[in-house]
Amino acid sequence: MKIRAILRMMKSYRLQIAGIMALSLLVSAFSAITPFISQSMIDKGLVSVHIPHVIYCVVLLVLFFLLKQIIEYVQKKIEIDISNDVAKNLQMKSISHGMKIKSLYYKDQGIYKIISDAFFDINALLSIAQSQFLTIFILIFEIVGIGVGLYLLDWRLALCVTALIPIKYVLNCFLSKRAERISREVRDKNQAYHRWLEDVVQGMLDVKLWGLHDKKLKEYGELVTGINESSKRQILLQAKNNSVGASVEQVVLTGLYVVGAYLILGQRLTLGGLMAFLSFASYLTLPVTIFLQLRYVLQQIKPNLESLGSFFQMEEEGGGQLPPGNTVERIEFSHVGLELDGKNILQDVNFTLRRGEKTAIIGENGSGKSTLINLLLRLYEPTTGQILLDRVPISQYKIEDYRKLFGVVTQDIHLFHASLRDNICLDGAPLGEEARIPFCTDFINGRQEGYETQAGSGGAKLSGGERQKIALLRALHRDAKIFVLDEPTSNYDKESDEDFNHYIRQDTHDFLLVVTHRRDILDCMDQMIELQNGRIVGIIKKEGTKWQKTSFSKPFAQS
Ligand SMILES: Nc1ncnc2c1ncn2[C@@H]1O[C@H](COP(=O)(O)OP(=O)(O)OP(=O)(O)O)[C@@H](O)[C@H]1O
Repeated sequence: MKIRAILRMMKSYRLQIAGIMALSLLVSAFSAITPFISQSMIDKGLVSVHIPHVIYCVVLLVLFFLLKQIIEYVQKKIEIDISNDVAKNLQMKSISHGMKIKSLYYKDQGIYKIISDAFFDINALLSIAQSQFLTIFILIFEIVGIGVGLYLLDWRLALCVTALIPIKYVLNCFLSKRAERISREVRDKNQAYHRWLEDVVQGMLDVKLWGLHDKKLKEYGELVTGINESSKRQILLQAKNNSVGASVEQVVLTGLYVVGAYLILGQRLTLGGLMAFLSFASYLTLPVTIFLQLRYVLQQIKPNLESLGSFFQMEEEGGGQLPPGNTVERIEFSHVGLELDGKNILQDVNFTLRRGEKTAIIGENGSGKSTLINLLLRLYEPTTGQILLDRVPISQYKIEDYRKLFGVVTQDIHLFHASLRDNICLDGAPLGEEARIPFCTDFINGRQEGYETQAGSGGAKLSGGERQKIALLRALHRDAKIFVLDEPTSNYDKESDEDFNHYIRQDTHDFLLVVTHRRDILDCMDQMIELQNGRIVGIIKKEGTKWQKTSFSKPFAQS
């Protein structure tokens, strides 16, 4: 993400920004004449003891001041609205992108960490930018107004103040480099913290079971201390930047008394002129201070912009635009291979499924069964070969519509923190035929709150088997063409298992794909695809009641 991208985002607020500018112009006009009123009050009022003139000037100054306050209040209000909107847009964009990026990124870093990092960067960006960017827009006009006034009042004094610019610039160059380095450190430490938090929150049960409380607490303490130390250095550097800048400025501004005294002696300046100049002189250095501050800020947010940029560069899923047809006749894996982390997970996988077929995918642990399903669901993309649905590569279908073809029970089931009903009817439609499957619904009807029972965080209030039953109901609730079940009954009791097998025998989905280690389910299938080390070692079809191996070399024991 570049600073230009943020400015582009501001484009939609051009009306409000124009409003801020217009109000600022007014402030600037007031500001330009303020030094002259002060000068007039001192020279014509105070020095000549002309009270009515003093009162007149005071009334004018108070009036201008009040008007400026009102304008600044309105500006502040617009400013808050804009920055809140920008923050919300950026966060919505991040969440949306986080939900669309390819699942491989999740496997690598963990989605909680990815999103938390993005939010951290946005917050860092906004907390610094919010207080600086719009303020600068607002101040510019006022500063220009006062600057013009001061140059008109006395250009020699104004030139002395201008000498501050190169000094401040050199100082700023030195400090902003360090600011970037420390900001990078703060970002990296926060990312390590998010990774740790995701890991420990997900493994909280193991922390308890393996007595890891003290170890994890120590790790947490070290991480937080690291973050605090870097943040402290960041804040102190900012303070150093401010106070060194202010000190240099103070020395020059105090020196103006000496220059002013010489000018008064030579009758080239009045006392009122000097007093008025001194009371507004700091405004003259303000543009430089602010622009150098902005430079410092940009340097400081560079690491956040960089990592936010990398986040938004993460590839999103999708691509294709074709709508799938109303029926699916054929699914084909053609020389499909997948390499992850330099390892061949699947190699040269070839098979074709036809409408009406019930297929089991079998094989030992780690042989690639779930990966094969993930490829079909487009959670991964093949490194070689392609998967075709009715002879069209699946990547050409619009991903949202393509996924609607599937009813899926995954191996690791996640239920949302909602009622059982809401977890089954994810599309918001009422319960349908699936509510009439006793082996799945009996336990729900047995509960006092029935379908309104809360699932708890991730489904923690349900047993493993109950979670699998809700997941099955959820998959059945969708009017899917392809029914994919990855170890759907691993936690079922014997009776539920038999009921499931009976139910599956009558299943009417166009395609049924079951990943399983259970032999008894195989009886309900038309064919089996056996994987070993990422390769198909057998496709075994049922002929009558016998299994007939149709390809490949490895012998398969008949069930
Ligand atoms: N994101 C990944 N990065 C690297 N390797 C991976 C990734 N996902 C899976 N693997 C590896 O791919 C192999 C196949 O995994 P997969 O989950 O498909 O096996 P499986 O046949 O379903 O096993 P199981 O019967 O234990 O469920 C495993 O060796 C696993 O370590």
